[in-house]
Amino acid sequence: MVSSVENVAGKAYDYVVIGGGTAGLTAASRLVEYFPDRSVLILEAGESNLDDPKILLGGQFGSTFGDPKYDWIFTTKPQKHHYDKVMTWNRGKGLGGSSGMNFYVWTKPPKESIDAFEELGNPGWNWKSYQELTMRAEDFTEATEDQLKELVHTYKAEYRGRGGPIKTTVPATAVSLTKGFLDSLQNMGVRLLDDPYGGDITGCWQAAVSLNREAQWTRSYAATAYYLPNKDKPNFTVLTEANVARILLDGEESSGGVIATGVEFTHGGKTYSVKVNKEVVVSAGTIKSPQVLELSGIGRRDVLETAGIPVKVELPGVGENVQDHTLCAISYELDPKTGPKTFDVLRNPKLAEEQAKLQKAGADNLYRYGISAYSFLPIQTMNPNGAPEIIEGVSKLVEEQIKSGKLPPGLAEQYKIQLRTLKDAHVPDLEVIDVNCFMSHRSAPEDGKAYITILAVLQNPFSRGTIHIKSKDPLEQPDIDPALFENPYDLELLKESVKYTKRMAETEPFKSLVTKEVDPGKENSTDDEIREYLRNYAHTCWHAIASNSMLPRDKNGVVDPNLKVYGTKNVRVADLSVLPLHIASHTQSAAYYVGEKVADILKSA
Ligand SMILES: Cc1cc2nc3c(=O)[nH]c(=O)nc-3n(C[C@H](O)[C@H](O)[C@H](O)COP(=O)(O)OP(=O)(O)OC[C@H]3O[C@@H](n4cnc5c(N)ncnc54)[C@H](O)[C@@H]3O)c2cc1C
Repeated sequence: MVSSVENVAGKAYDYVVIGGGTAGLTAASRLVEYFPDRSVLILEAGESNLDDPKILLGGQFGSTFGDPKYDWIFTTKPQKHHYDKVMTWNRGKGLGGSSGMNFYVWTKPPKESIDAFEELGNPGWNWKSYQELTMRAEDFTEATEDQLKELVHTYKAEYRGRGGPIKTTVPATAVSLTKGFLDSLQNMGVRLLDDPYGGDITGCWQAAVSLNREAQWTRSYAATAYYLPNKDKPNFTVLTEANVARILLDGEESSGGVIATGVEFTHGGKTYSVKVNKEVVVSAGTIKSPQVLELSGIGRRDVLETAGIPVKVELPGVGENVQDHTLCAISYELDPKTGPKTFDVLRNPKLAEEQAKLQKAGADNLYRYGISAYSFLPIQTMNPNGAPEIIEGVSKLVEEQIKSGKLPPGLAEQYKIQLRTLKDAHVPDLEVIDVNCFMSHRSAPEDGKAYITILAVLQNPFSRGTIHIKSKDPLEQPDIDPALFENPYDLELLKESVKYTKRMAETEPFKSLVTKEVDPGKENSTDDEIREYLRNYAHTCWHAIASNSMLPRDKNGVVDPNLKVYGTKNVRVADLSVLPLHIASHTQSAAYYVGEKVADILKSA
């Protein structure tokens, strides 16, 4: 249960998990279950935020953004290819981490994305294990009879988990819009998949969401699914508002690895520590996990020395290789005659109150709706004529970079896989999502109007960013440099998905649903105009990974395939920072995968 600092400070725990977010709560809860005789402590920087309607009720996308109770509100360094603008990177703070603020979309990547981890030197990290562990995490409930009358939803039982902690289901949607989007894609020749959870996602399809139908369709996330059922177990302790400053390390790397003896944290302005008997698991997320390692003396020598931190383990890969999904929102005003209610209604406090009353009464309402229609496509489908030139351009640039020998260690191997993916006309490079409300980043929505936004998202970026500490102060946010569009082909590829979306919007039945393209607008339709629009308004999709990549040490790896930090005896990292190469998917299922996986690794250690 959530404890007090007086009960925790100075004590010893078998496992100390840093960060009670998506992967951290998953790992800790499984350890509690697997080892009833061993004590597990979570130190979470945020509040517990349990039973909070801002988290539990769906449909309120972005409502916790900018509020420090829920959001770290990270900002990036000014981005050269974004007119020196800084970007805001929202991230969940509090129990559940980003699973408590995300858009509860439940998707899985194509098989190829995950098998690439194994190919990069990580035995056992493959599609088979992803499928096994994410199905272990999941408890899927089918669409209701009423839903099926309005919109046929197909699925294959063998791809859906049953009995796991995370409840997933088919969300209610504005049917005419969801159907309009999927039908227009099919009219453009895109195949409709029966089920996108078996490792093949190329085509268009309906996805599930992580809502709990049995609990009034409220959010099912790491806190409700993993923490609450285990909270009263005697071997489980959680301390919130505990910002970890560093891992206390003893010994030398040369004598078989440094050893974690404790963890130091701040709480209420004071500094405390706990002792660790067995292992420390760092699960503070892609942005904060490299910070915790660097503050502990693990990382790039120049970064540590500049901050005045003695080097315990020199690991040049910490905070490097950062990859994010970048999106462009294409928004349309809806014809009032088409009439479906969109999430825009929730912007109006009076109408939102009406929806809240329906929710309390257990009736159909927008707080139980979700985003459910997607398409993941290769560049060859999005632009059959232009694809060869783009592929040739990227190949030439990347092959020159490889030949120059100037790439950081390990990147050439990643690029070779990325080029293979790009050349493969079956594996997706880009995603388009139907979101039934206003969500673009140039204009503001008008009161009383309804919108549909298509998010076009780049899946396999070539640019690589960095995340490093600015100082030894654990409360100072690290420097985040996503290196947006540093590789110009990231912009080219994203541009193609914007053009494709615009063409889709000119195809029936979508065409008859909308009255006006708001953003980027018809005035931004040529290649140059779209490029310029992207340089101004491209946005993060909140999916950054790889700042502590799981790769061989000489390839800038930070953790080995057992998630152990090189040069240490008992420090592991388990969150999205370990994924070495980006996946074509939203990322929460990957975070549950990593959390389940580290618990399995420790079980068999
Ligand atoms: C706005 C948004 C929308 C998203 N939408 C979707 C979606 O719809 N579907 C999907 O699949 N994915 C989505 N994602 C992505 C997905 O939710 C995340 O990738 C995933 O939850 C990350 O899990 P994690 O365990 O790596 O990190 P997190 O869940 O972020 O956990 C990190 C935890 O560590 C804590 N912490 C950090 N530093 C410290 C410290 N020094 N001491 C103690 N604790 C610390 C944090 O407070 C947090 O609780 C979204 C993400 C965001 C931000």
